[in-house]
Amino acid sequence: MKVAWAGSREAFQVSDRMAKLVANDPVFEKFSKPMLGRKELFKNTLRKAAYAWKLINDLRLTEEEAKWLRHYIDEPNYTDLHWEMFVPAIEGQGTKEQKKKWLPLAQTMQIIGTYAQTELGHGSNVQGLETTATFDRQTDEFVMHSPTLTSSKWWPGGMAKVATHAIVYARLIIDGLFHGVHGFIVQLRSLEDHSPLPGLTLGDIGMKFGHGTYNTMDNGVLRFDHVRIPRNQMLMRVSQVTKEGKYAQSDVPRQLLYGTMVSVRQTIVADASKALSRAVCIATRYSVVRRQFGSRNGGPETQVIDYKTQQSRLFPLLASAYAFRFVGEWLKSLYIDVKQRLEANDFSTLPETHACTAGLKALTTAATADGIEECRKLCGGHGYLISSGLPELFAFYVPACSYEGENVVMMLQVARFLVKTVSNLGYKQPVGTAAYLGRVTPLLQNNCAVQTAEDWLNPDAILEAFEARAARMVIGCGERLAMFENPEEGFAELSIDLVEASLAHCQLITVSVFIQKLNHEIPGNGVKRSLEVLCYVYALFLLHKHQGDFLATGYLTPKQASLANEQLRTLYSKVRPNAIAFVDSFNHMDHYLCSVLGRYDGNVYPKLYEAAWKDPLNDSDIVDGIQQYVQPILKQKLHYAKL
Ligand SMILES: CCCCCCCC/C=C\CCCCCCCCCCCCC/C=C/C(=O)SCCNC(=O)CCNC(=O)[C@H](O)C(C)(C)COP(=O)(O)OP(=O)(O)OC[C@H]1O[C@@H](n2cnc3c(N)ncnc32)[C@H](O)[C@@H]1OP(=O)(O)O
Ligand SMILES: Cc1cc2nc3c(=O)[nH]c(=O)nc-3n(C[C@H](O)[C@H](O)[C@H](O)COP(=O)(O)OP(=O)(O)OC[C@H]3O[C@@H](n4cnc5c(N)ncnc54)[C@H](O)[C@@H]3O)c2cc1C
Repeated sequence: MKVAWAGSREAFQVSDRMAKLVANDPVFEKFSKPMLGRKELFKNTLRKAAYAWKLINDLRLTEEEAKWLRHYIDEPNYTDLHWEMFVPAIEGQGTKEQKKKWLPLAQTMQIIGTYAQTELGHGSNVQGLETTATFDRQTDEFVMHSPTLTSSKWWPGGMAKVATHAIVYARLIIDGLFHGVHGFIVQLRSLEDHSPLPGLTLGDIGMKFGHGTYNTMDNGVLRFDHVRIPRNQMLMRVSQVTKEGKYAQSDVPRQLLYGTMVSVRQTIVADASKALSRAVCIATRYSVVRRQFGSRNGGPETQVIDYKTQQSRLFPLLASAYAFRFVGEWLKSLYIDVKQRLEANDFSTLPETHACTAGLKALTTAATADGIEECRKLCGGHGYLISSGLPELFAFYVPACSYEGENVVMMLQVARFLVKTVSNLGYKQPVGTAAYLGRVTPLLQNNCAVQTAEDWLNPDAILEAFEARAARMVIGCGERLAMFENPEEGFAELSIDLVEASLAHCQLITVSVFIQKLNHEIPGNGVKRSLEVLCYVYALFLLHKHQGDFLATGYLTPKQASLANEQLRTLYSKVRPNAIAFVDSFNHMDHYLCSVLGRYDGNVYPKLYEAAWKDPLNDSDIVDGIQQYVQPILKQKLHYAKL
C-alpha cells in the first residue's frame, strides 16, 4: 500500500529517504516553533532554508529529492515562491533570450524571485490590476508606477524582506494606449547590501491567521514611484514591444500569461492529499487510543473509532485522501503533457487543462481544509491543543481556498468551460474529461438500475450515476442560460447553479480517476481489494452527501439513494480492521506529523503530559504579572463585591 500511495517503488524510496534526512537533523526541529515571536520565527526559517540549500548542493540532490526535502522541512518560506512561481513564470512566459539570461541566475539562487500579481484592490480580477508599466521610447525603458493606494502590490510571498527580484504584473501602456496586463521582471533589492532600490517602498503586510505556520513567510507590500526598467525585462513570449514602441502579439494565446497559475494549481491539487492524509493519520491513530463509555464488567471502554458516527466522519476523509492522491497524480500527468505541447506551440488542450486545474484546485482545497477541521473535532478537546498538530495544520492549509484563485471564482471558470462545451455540442464532439457530455441522450434518458444495496458495489453503476448527475445539471444550466438574451447576464443570474454543476463535474473526475486507477495500476490483489473498499466509500459518501442533486435530477429514486447509504454503512465495517494500516501507508514520520495525538507508538497520554510542561508558563510556579495584578485583588479588603 505504501508503494500504491507513493506511485512507484522509486518514488517511495526517494520520499522516505528525504523524510528521514529531515527528521534526523536537529536543525529541522519544529516542536518549539509556536513559542517563538515573529522575528525569531522568521530568522529561524531563514536559517533552515539556508541550511536546506547547502544540503541540496553538498549532497547533490536531484530536483525530485530537493522537492521532498523542502516538503518535509514543513515550513512555508520564500523559496516556495522562487521555485514554484518565479522560475516557472520565466520558463513559461519568457523568450529564449530571456530564459538564457535569467534562468541560470535563478536556478543557482544568485537572485531570489517572487510573483507579484495581487494588489490591495484586486486579486481575483487580474484584468483589474492598476500598477502601470508605461513605455518610454526615448530611453527604451518601462516606467513602473503605483498610481493609487489600491494599486499597491499586496500578498506576494518572500517579497517583504527576502526577494531580490519579482515578476510584476502591470498594465502595459504605450503612447497612452492600454495593451492589457503583462509580466515584467523587476529588481527589488541591491545584490550588494539587500537594501530596497530607489523608488520602491517595501514592507511586510502583518501577521496572518495561526501563529507558527504562515508567519514564517514574509508576505509583502510593494509600491513603485516611477521606477525604470529596461524594455527587455517585459516577459515577451506572448506579446512583444519593439524599441520603436510597436506592440505585437505572437501566435501564442494570451491565456499563457496565466500559465504560472495553471502550474501552481496543479501542484496544489497534488499537495492536498499530503495535508489531508496528515490530519487523517493523526485522527485515526488517536481514535484507536481514545476510549469513552461502554465498559462492561470493569473491562476497557470502547475505542472511539468503533462508534459508527466516528467512522462515518473519519472514513470518508481517509477515502478522500486516497482519492486526492490519485487525482493529483493524474492531473500531474495531464499537466506534463500540456507543458510539452505548449513548448511545441500546440495549445489545443489548454482550455481543458485550465478547467481541470481550476476545478480540482477548488474541490480538493475546500474538502481538505474542512477535513482538517473535522479531524480536529474527531480528536475531541485534545485536538484543540497545538501539540495535537491539527490547529497549525489547519491555519497553514486554509488559505489554499483563497490563494491561486479563490475557489468560487475557480468553479465559475469550470462553468464557462462546460457552458462552452455544451453550446458546441452540435458540431464539436467533446473529449477528455468532458467526453461524457457527448453521450447526453442516454445520460438524460436512462435511470439508475440499482435494486439492492449490493448493486452499488459496481464501478459501472457508480460511474453512470455521477455522469448522469453532472450531465443533467450542466445541460439544465445550458437550457436555462439559452433563455437569456444577454448571455453574461444569464451567467451571473445562474452562477449559483453553475457552481454546483461544476462541482458535480469535478467530483465525477475524482471518482472516475479512482476507478481508473483500480483498473490499471495497483500492485497486488490484497492492496487492490482494500483500495476498492475506499473507492466505494468515497463515491457513496459523495452520493449520500449530495443526494439532493441525484434525486432532483431524477436519476435516482429515494429508495436507491437509501440503498447507497445502507451499503456505505456496511463498507465502514470493512474499513475498520485496516484503518491503521491505511494511515501507516502514508509513511508519515512522527517528526513530520509533529503531533502528540498521532504518534506511531500510540503513547499519547504520557507524551501529552510531558508536552504540557514544556510550555513557557510552566517555567516557574509564580509567573510574571501575578504579584502585580492578581495579588492586589486577593488582598483587597471590600465588604461586598460589585460586579
Ligand atoms: C504544522 C503544519 C505546518 C504545515 C506547513 C507545511 C508547509 C509546506 C511548505 C513547503 C512545501 C514545499 C513544496 C512547495 C510546494 C508549494 C506549492 C504551492 C505554493 C503556493 C504558494 C501560494 C502562493 C500564492 C500565490 C498566489 O496566490 S499568486 C496570485 C494568484 N491569483 C489568481 O489566481 C487570480 C485568479 N484570477 C484569474 O485567474 C483570472 O482573473 C480569471 C478569474 C481566470 C479571469 O480572467 P479574465 O481574463 O478576466 O477573464 P475570462 O474571460 O474569465 O478568461 C479569459 C479566457 O482565458 C481563459 N483562462 C483563464 N485563466 C486561464 C488559465 N490559467 N489558463 C488558460 N486559460 C485561462 C478562460 O477560460 C477564458 O477563455 P475563453 O475566452 O476561451 O472562454
Ligand atoms: C497566504 C496567501 C498567500 C498569497 N500569496 C500571493 C503571492 O505570492 N502572490 C500574489 O500575487 N498573490 C498572493 N496571494 C493573493 C491571492 O492570490 C488572492 O488573495 C486570491 O487570488 C483571491 O483574490 P482576492 O483576495 O482578491 O479575493 P476576492 O476576489 O476579493 O474575494 C472575495 C469574495 O468575493 C467573491 N468573488 C470575487 N469575484 C467573484 C465573481 N466574479 N463571482 C462571484 N464571486 C466572486 C469570492 O468568491 C470571495 O468570496 C496570497 C494570498 C494568501 C491568502
